[in-house]
Amino acid sequence: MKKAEENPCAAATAQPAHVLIFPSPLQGHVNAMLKLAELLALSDLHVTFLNTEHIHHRLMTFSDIQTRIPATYPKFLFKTIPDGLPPEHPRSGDKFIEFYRSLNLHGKTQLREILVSDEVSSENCRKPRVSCIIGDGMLGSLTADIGDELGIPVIHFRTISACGFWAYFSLPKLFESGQLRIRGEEDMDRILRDLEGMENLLRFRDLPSFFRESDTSNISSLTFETQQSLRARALILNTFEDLEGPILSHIRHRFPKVYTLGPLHAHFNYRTTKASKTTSSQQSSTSTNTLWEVDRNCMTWLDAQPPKSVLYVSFGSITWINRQQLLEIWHGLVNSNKRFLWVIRPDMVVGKEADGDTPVELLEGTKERGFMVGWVPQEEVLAHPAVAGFMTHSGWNSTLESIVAGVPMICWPFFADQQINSRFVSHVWKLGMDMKDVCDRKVLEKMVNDLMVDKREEFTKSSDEMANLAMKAVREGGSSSSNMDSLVEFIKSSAKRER
Ligand SMILES: O=c1ccn([C@@H]2O[C@H](COP(=O)(O)OP(=O)(O)O[C@H]3O[C@H](CO)[C@@H](O)[C@H](O)[C@H]3O)[C@@H](O)[C@H]2O)c(=O)[nH]1
Ligand SMILES: C[C@H]1CC[C@@H]2C(C(=O)O)=CO[C@@H](O)[C@@H]21
Repeated sequence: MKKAEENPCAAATAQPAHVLIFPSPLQGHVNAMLKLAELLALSDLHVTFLNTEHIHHRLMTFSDIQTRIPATYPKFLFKTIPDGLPPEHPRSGDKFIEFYRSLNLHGKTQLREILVSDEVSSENCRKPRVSCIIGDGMLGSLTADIGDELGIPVIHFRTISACGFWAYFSLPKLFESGQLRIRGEEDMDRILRDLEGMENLLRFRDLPSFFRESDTSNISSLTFETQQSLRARALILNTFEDLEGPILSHIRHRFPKVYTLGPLHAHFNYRTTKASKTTSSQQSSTSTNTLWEVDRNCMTWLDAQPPKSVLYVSFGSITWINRQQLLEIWHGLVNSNKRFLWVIRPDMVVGKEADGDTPVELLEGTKERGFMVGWVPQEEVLAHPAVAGFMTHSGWNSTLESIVAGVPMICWPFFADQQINSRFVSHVWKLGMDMKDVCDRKVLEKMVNDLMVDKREEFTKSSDEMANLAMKAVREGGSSSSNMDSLVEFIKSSAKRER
């Protein structure tokens, strides 16, 4: 590494701030981190967004960023690295551990080369070298190691909830001390008494699903990476103080600098709408960072439905279900006699009977009241006046989007942090109901009617209150808005420090 006196740029002028942002190659991570990247670019920072080649290709194919980003942010650069997997690898979410391992095997060398080559190019003073890295907390050790080696400040952005993060951080100690051991089904409803910050709230079944697995490789990797965030200069979480304040105070005892910036999609929409009013630039406030082709016919169908008459059903970008589960959910939706809009991703239904004969009553009920689709503009759907409820897998981005839209939820968590998110939605924030570990048409039929009829008023009240608190956080003077300004100042100050 050249010393400052040998590098004409360092000697000649103070380096402008340049942040490199590196998400895990998953829709839920790329979504949130690209929103952050654009918010930082809006603050006139140089931004490099580092994706895997596979994800970058899908993003360029199915989203509007190819035209929108260069036109809006002249200092924004996309860079890619291979994920190290064979071309034919499905790269589906269920195989996340394979690309997690591959990136940890190959990513460090590739990231180092990018950062060092930046150093070379910055000698020509063409663009500033990277002065700060914001890395996905799920790949925490990778960026922490590189930052230590090259003397670049690293911030971790963990794209899950604060309650999910705190569970991954604090639970291993309870397992190691023997206080926690899931011996069988009888343990699943045992309440955890003394989990700091979540006392007497969680049952075993509410813990992140990887704690249930006999093969501990997943949970070991994720708890290891969570610990690695202690090495970062700061931690970014996509949440807000009025939603997860109590848990955040526990996190801050161990992580002194936590930037809560969420809900990031609402923060992005608010600041870009404000910016477009002060400049001539046309900025789409619901820009799509999607990895699938969006079918907008659902919006035409929604326009034809009465207000607050539709249950929106979507299980995110990774969940997979078998045909039996598909039919059971389908019966529950049809038997509820409510209208429903259901996202069934092309790769969602798995198993040998993925395709089979569909009972005629389902076809008739769907023809009369339902609309099935491969992928939708979810933020727009949740904001549509016809939508009254959201059956979700409790992915964190979907949960935040439902909160901002003021739409109450039926939670049917699949894996990872979704289990704890659904417990907080139902038992702490009172924003919906938890259908965890149940796939039964009668249970679902009743929950749909509770959400949209019998308990509609109580859920509408709590959802509207939380939606207002979410927007208060991202407006000027709000906690997330102030934290974003502080983060920009930290990144700018990192450019002045010599490496
Ligand atoms: O038809 C659709 C369905 C979803 N989405 C969007 O896709 C994203 C999905 O993100 P999320 O709800 O967080 O679910 P996952 O894709 O499953 O996200 C993964 O990453 C999240 C953040 O780390 C975790 O909370 C989840 O458990 C994990 O599965 C959201 O922004 C949705 O708006 C669409 O745009 N159209
Ligand atoms: C595929 C999931 C395993 C856990 C990962 C995660 C995390 O940050 O721990 C969040 O959700 C998922 O995208 C990842």
